[in-house]
Amino acid sequence: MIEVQSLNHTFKIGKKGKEKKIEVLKNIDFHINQGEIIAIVGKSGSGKSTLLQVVAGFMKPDTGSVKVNNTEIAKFNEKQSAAFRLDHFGFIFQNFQLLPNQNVFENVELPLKLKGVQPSIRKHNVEKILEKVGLSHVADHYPNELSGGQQQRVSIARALITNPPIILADEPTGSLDSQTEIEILDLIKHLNKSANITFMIITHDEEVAQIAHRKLRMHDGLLLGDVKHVI
Ligand SMILES: Nc1ncnc2c1ncn2[C@@H]1O[C@H](COP(=O)(O)OP(=O)(O)OP(=O)(O)O)[C@@H](O)[C@H]1O
Repeated sequence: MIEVQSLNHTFKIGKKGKEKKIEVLKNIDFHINQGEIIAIVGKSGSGKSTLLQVVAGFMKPDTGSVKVNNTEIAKFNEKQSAAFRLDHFGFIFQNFQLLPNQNVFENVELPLKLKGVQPSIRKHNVEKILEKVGLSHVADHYPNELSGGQQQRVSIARALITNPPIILADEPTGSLDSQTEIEILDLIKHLNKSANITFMIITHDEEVAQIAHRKLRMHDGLLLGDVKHVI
């Protein structure tokens, strides 16, 4: 489903002429099968978020290949990447990234608007997904009126609304207390089992990594180990 080969990325920092190069991704190879939950673990600064940004097409690698369902996406231009993302990826972030001036319904509806889906179909699909994540009763609330767990459920609903086969998650429970973390991880496991959604989860939390079928460890730009793990 996702096949990453020989991926390299370097950031240049500092003034022109005196630039310092930081090699953040060093010859990364890995694959993710359909229906898998993969955790990318590793210390802060090891390159996990950069890897997710490159897989999502937000950032272009210096060299290497990223294939999703056999389509090479690493060399897409911005417009192609954005269109591909809408059809293939949903995103969950640590800080939820909800629009503060839009209510729950409108936040979840947004990706469908971007895809040009008709209003009546949008309404039907948003209502269905809000029911699925247990948020129908707060559809007209604004993000600041919700708990952290509820806000993360809204962002999960927004990630799911376009029916993507893959969800990319960057520290999805990083802002949540331990009880809410368990609820969100249960929801992720349920979505994986019931809808066969593939998850790539970036985390430095071993609890989160426990729900993964495989753990890949990043260390200083290198991807180490491929630890088999059964849920
Ligand atoms: N836009 C950027 N410009 C320059 N350097 C960057 C940029 N983004 C990240 N870096 C550097 O790349 C390295 C890897 O960062 P990255 O955010 O990918 O690590 P991470 O493993 O996700 O860390 P964390 O767990 O803290 O989020 C760090 O040294 C970071 O300072």
